[in-house]
Amino acid sequence: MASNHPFSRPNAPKSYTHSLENPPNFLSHLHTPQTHVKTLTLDPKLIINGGSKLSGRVPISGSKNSALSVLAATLCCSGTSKLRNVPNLSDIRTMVSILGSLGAQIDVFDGEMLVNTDGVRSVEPCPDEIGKIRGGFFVIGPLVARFGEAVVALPGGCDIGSRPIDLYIRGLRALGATVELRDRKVQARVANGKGLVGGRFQLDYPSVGATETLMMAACMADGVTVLSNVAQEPEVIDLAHFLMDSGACVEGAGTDKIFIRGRRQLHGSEYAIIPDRIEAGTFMLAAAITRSCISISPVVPCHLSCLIDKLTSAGCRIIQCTRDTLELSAIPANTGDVLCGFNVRTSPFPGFPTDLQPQTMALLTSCNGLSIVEESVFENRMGHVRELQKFGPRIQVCGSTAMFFGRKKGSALHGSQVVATDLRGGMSLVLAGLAAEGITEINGIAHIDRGYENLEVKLQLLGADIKRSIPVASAL
Ligand SMILES: CC(=O)N[C@H]1[C@@H](OP(=O)(O)OP(=O)(O)OC[C@H]2O[C@@H](n3ccc(=O)[nH]c3=O)[C@H](O)[C@@H]2O)O[C@H](CO)[C@@H](O)[C@@H]1O
Ligand SMILES: C=C(OP(=O)(O)O)C(=O)O
Repeated sequence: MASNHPFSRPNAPKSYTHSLENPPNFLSHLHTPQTHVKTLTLDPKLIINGGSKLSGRVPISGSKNSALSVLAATLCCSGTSKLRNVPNLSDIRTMVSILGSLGAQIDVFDGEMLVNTDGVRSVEPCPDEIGKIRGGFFVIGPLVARFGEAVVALPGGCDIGSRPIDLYIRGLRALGATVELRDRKVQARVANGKGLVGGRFQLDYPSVGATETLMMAACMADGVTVLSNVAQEPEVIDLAHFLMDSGACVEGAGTDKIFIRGRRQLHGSEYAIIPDRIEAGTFMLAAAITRSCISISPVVPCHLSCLIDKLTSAGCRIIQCTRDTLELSAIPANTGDVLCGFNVRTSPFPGFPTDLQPQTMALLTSCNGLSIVEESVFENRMGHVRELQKFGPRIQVCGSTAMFFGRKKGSALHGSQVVATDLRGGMSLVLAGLAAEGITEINGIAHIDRGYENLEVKLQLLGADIKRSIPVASAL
């Protein structure tokens, strides 16, 4: 893993072509305060009155990370791509805005997103939008493959490490592009005037984003590309399925080596995004920390094997597991309220997902015995611990390792005022708040909105006492 690389960064039908003046914000009314006076909206908060048991079934949205890469991949396709199960999240709206800034036409109708990139002429997506999320940078692959040129600003995303882009750069060079960094923008060009050519590239680390970006580029390169030591995440497989449905020839997705035979252009197709395994896992952890029983659907159970193993080792029970449903009970079978601590080391799929690490930490604050969590994917993904400590548990951090000393008899988490500093870290505070005694107030929830669709509505459905408070001050 390179860290000091020069590329490191310190239901009404709607139809519109997105532009920066007309930013997409489908279903934005969900979060808009209804008021008739001129007002100034302050930052919203989540207010949780903890201690409620959860029960019932929660619907799981489409995967944020899959949807981001599939949206980028529509740049490889002529005609219209019809996407189902795209979650309504701020990250997705940013991605739609990025495609819109290139000239794509995006329509949202009845839960489906229709994307047509035939009118794309620009090779430089809006830098401000690219700087908001990680997935926006993935467009560099299809853009340089299709137009022979791309100018893409350095990406944003959660602040959880240096998150370099050296693998993207070296991979694109292996396919024949000249790539350099100028004015904090990555400029990729194909000098031969013909386009990218298939090649071989071995990733130093199985980066999800680099794997996906290079897959898209290789699909439109001339000849065969072999990518090795690639990421094996379900989202990589989902992208491969979309690309194949659109006419690409991809083999090996889900293993450590992917073979791609390039084509000049792919065609539009109809595709449903997989359920979000991180959202699903988060709800399982919510059931566990509140010692409740809930059912989640749709879900692909094998995407969550690692978490299921840990939760069952802690004392939770899987009551039902079908092709698309999981029911988890953390209701104590005997007397007492005992879940046992466990150790976690995050790693690339099929290992324990780093995107569930902070939420798992929240659960461990309520378990008995010593637990150790080691973060091995991102070097700075412990920022939430300081906020979690405000709920009262004993947690000690040393580098990328955190130790939980177990819950003392009779001690419980107590509600607190906390601030979310990144997406999953923010969600760990929601879980702690659900289990804590008293009121928890969470600020900085824009981070959480990046990845959880209708969060408080879904939790309310399960019986949680949670609300979004949108302070409104009169600007008169
Ligand atoms: C939008 C999206 O899909 N985000 C996911 C994606 O992020 P993302 O694709 O950014 O994560 P990567 O798999 O690339 O990162 C994993 C590790 O590889 C390193 N690295 C990455 C690229 C590179 O060129 N050089 C390099 O050294 C990173 O610093 C990190 O330490 O996968 C992560 C790991 O599962 C998830 O946490 C993110 O939710
Ligand atoms: C780290 C995450 O997202 P991103 O890569 O978009 O920052 C995440 O989803 O937890």
